[in-house]
Amino acid sequence: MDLRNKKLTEEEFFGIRKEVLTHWPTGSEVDLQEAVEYLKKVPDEKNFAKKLRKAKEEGVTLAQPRAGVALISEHIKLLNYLEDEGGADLLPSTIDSYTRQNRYNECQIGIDESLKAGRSLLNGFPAVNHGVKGCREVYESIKNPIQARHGTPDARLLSEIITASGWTSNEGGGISYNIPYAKSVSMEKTIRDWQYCDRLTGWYEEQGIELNREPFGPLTGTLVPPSISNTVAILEALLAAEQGVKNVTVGYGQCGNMVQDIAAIRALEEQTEEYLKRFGYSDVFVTTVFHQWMGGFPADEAKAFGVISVGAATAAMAGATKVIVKTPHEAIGIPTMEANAQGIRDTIMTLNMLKGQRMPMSPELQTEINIIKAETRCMLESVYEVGKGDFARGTVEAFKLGIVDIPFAPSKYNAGKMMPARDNSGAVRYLMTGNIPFTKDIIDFNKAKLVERGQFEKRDVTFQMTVDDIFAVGKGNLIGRPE
Ligand SMILES: CC[C@H]1O[C@@H](n2cnc3c(N)ncnc32)[C@H](O)[C@@H]1O
Repeated sequence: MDLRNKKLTEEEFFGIRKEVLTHWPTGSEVDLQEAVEYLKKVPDEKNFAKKLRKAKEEGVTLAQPRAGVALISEHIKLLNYLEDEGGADLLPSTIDSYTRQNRYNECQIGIDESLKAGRSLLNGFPAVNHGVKGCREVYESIKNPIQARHGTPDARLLSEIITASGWTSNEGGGISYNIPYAKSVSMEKTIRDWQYCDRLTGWYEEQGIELNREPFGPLTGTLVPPSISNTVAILEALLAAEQGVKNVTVGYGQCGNMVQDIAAIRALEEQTEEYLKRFGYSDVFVTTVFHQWMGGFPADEAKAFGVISVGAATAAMAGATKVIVKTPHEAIGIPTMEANAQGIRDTIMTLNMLKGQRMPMSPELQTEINIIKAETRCMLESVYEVGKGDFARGTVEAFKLGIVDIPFAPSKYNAGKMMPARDNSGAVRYLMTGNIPFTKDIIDFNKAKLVERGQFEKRDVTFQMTVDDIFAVGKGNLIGRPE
């Protein structure tokens, strides 16, 4: 494996780039020098990295929806509605599934069919097919910073096009857009492809353009223990920093126990900064993003607003820099623009009511921060060890060995030996640790918490708890109590 956690030289980067730009005709629209001049004109209030920096300095939590439709004019109408009627502080373009799989031919068919049908027949915005011209039209028609949100193992061409278009943030990473999103794409390939995406960001940074990168926090969004998602986020932050990324937002998906969720955000921010500093990346600006409930949603819209509000409140009390907003149509599918705006207004109302408030430190909160950091440290140190000091090689080895193991992931490269379950307070714990090299006291801590639940429910601690937890939310509960 010649994979290295080493900044790509300009020669390596521009060598790969030639081929990447041929993947679709719109690649020929990308001219880096011209793009630098275009990006230099992006006003501060439309620069994603700068707006996040300002939010962290002011101690406010920004609200960002997901949104994406097939046609440029409809997409602009949607984004304008979400910023004007919804009040969104930051804008997305959620990219469609064909683009995420590099199936640009099918995107083209989807665009043509959408034109005929007069409505979006794609589940997101096909940015590669619309090219720099189309993406710049979107950027020039909105007031807030815009980010590409997707799930693309090979996002090299997509990243080139959206960045040249004034979109000053890109979500994803070689782990977080592989394991939860792909079945058989090798970890080595996606880490290498995301090194390219990060090196592109690093190249723009070297020209004086500030850009934000955001690893995808929630992963499979199903009972993911906080230390698993924090480990992945920190690994991707380290890999990005090596390529020259200077502004990173690490993320986490709400699990449901508020103290654990707040601890996860606090631990994530502190430990990301600790590891970046330790490995020599002291000039990387770190922010956090909290994703509102990523599990199944109630169909009843009033109940859905309850779920959205709890997520917004947790983000506020945690002091997250950004919160990703859900909608009352989550149970149905792609929301209408009105429903999407309602989710944002619900969230902003909640954030405003809690403005300036934070969950105070307590023995319970400190315990959760400590255990998350200890579990995360076990995994990160082990990745470093099996990689012989190289986090890229270590990540590939770690997934092969199950040292890092993401629950319910489709990827055949994920061990799938670890199993989570909720404890009696709904916090996500390790039922089975698989090959994760936890210390005995960590294993004992998790076991004790699950034994507590077993005693309360008068049943053994078994995988049945995991199964019950997965179905619980659909029944309107957090913990899957025995019937
Ligand atoms: C990560 C999965 C999340 O992305 C949301 N999502 C996916 N595509 C779109 C879309 N096109 N518009 C709005 N929300 C979307 C989906 O509802 C889910 O909450």
